[in-house]
Amino acid sequence: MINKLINKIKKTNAPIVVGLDPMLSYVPEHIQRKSFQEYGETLEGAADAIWQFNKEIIDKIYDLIPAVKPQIAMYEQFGIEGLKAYQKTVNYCKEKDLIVIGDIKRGDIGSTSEAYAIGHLGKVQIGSKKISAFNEDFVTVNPYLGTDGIKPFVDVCKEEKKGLFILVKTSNPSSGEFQDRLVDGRPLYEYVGEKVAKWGEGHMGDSYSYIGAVVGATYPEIGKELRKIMPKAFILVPGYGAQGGKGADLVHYFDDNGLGAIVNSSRGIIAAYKQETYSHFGAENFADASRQAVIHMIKDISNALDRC
Ligand SMILES: O=C(O)c1cc(=O)[nH]c(=O)n1[C@@H]1O[C@H](COP(=O)(O)O)[C@@H](O)[C@H]1O
Repeated sequence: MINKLINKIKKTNAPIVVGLDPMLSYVPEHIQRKSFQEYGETLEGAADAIWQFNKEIIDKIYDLIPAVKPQIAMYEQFGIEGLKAYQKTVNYCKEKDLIVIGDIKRGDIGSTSEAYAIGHLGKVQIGSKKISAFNEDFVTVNPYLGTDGIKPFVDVCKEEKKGLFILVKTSNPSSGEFQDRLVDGRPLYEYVGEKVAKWGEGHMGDSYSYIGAVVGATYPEIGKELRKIMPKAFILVPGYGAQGGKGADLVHYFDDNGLGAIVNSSRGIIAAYKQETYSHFGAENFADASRQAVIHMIKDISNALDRC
């Protein structure tokens, strides 16, 4: 899957991933109204509204991008109905030949991680059959529990030819509380980065490992260091747009060929019509605003990469 991701990035010339994080407040009135008419103001109504919203955006942007990253929390808030909308979104994106990065941020003791890995990336044994459940291509994983919490994910990835993005340095304001703590004089994220590089050895695609890392766009100097520490880890870079990251900050996350990283924007794309720059599209044409925001993001990152 890592080779497919890289090939799709080359083909689209777009090292970007669109985050499908649909808060109900981003869904235009006319879509909410229609879903509520059909299902009432219920969890089912909300789940239908976010699904219709996603579908229209995907239809408008799928030809421009290699990948999407649905954030499962945005669906889970609507319970089982929300999870059904998550599943529909994953399936629909795969039909459109998009790579799906399930942003699930799991990680537990070994036996529990194994169940997460099977449910999201692998196949669950049911009697004589093996059946895929969520079936994303990549998932995000939290490494706090150490090697035995990660290994089941790596094993399933190997078997299924899928991949991981392991949190190394996150984009949020408090990420330094633990991640920047000095351990024997070096920040903790460096140890995690070294470990990700080690976990990725022996799990190589053609040029990058399918055991990748998450490094936030909001700490570019740290991104530069971590690129050196994990030369073969593909890096997922969230924090662009709504959290302040810009193309010019991100060049050092990439290798000399402009590969090795993929930058995520969620609110900046899916709620583009609410921003001043794209407000002329109006709520009815929200997906056109998203398409324009994608084009703008691709240009911003390409220009930054061309300059160096
Ligand atoms: O793993 C992630 O994707 C992630 C890691 C991180 O360090 N920071 C971060 O923002 N994310 C996710 O990336 C998305 C960012 O959303 P926007 O800020 O709207 O672009 C959310 O789904 C976050 O959960």
